[in-house]
Amino acid sequence: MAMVEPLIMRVMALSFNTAKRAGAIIREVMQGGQLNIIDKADRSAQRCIVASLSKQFPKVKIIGEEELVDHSIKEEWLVTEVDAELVKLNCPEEWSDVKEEDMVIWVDPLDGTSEYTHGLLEHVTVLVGIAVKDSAVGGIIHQPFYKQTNGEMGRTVWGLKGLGAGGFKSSSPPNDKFIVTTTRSHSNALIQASIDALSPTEVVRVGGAGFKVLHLLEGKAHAYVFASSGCKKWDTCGPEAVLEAEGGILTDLMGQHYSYAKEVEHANRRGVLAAINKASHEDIIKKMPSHIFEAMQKM
Ligand SMILES: Nc1ncnc2c1ncn2[C@@H]1O[C@H](COP(=O)(O)O)[C@@H](O)[C@H]1OP(=O)(O)O
Ligand SMILES: [Mg+2]
Ligand SMILES: [Mg+2]
Ligand SMILES: [Mg+2]
Repeated sequence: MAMVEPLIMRVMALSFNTAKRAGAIIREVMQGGQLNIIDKADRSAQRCIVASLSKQFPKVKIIGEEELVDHSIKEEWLVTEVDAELVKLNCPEEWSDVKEEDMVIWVDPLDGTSEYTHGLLEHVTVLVGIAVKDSAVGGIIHQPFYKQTNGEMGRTVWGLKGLGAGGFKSSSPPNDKFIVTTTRSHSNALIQASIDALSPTEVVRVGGAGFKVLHLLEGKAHAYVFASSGCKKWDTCGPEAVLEAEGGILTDLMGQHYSYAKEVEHANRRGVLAAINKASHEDIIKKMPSHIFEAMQKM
């Protein structure tokens, strides 16, 4: 009998290929230059991901950002092949018996919408987050408009807690600086006050939760700070898992992990705080003025 890989590895490896396919759809829509380009791009991308994953894993709860009236998709959008390398990697013992009923998949078919409409295409990512019970465990961050050195478009970053991450070159940010990345399009006075309190040497304003976490993974920033409530579970589940598989940490502004269980509310009401390691994360929480926490708690 052929060996069947652990469920979580098959889910990771199919998510990897569906995120890539969704990225190709987003590029096609952009090239087509149709009206309602955003609706079309994110709905089509979500259809591709949800239909492909639910066909192979019917009992997994999948929660996507976009509300779809129907789930019909073109046959060519159905992804059936798993990534052959990823599926073969050693599954951490902890996840070897995870069942479909224990999983929740959070899908953001197009993160960085505002940047997509402004032509800042590098900021756009496709996010798939795999939660086991209530915690973010696996993630895919696909960047459809990333230009590879060989001219190929797109790259797919993955991470699984206990195993590690891949698809990018891991790097640490400079020791003599403190670079904070934050929102480009949703800023307000509270967000600005929270950043000022940290006295960063540089602030990098870019779009999307996926792209900001890529900044941490690639050593372009030390921390991601968002003292506001606009982010949702599908924005952070995948990025949190990838970052934490690499030794980083992503929580709310108070340092608590969000729950990704199927029944939780979608909003990340208490903001987002991510850092490249635990020490830096704790240090930021210590520096954050109490009035920021108080304002966040009222959100
Ligand atoms: N106020 C908001 N309203 C809607 N979406 C938000 C808001 N704030 C953040 N988001 C979502 O979180 C992502 C990260 O936020 P930001 O880019 O501002 O740092 C955004 O790209 C957006 O996801 P999406 O583009 O998928 O709708
Ligand atoms: Mg998003
Ligand atoms: Mg989105
Ligand atoms: Mg949106």
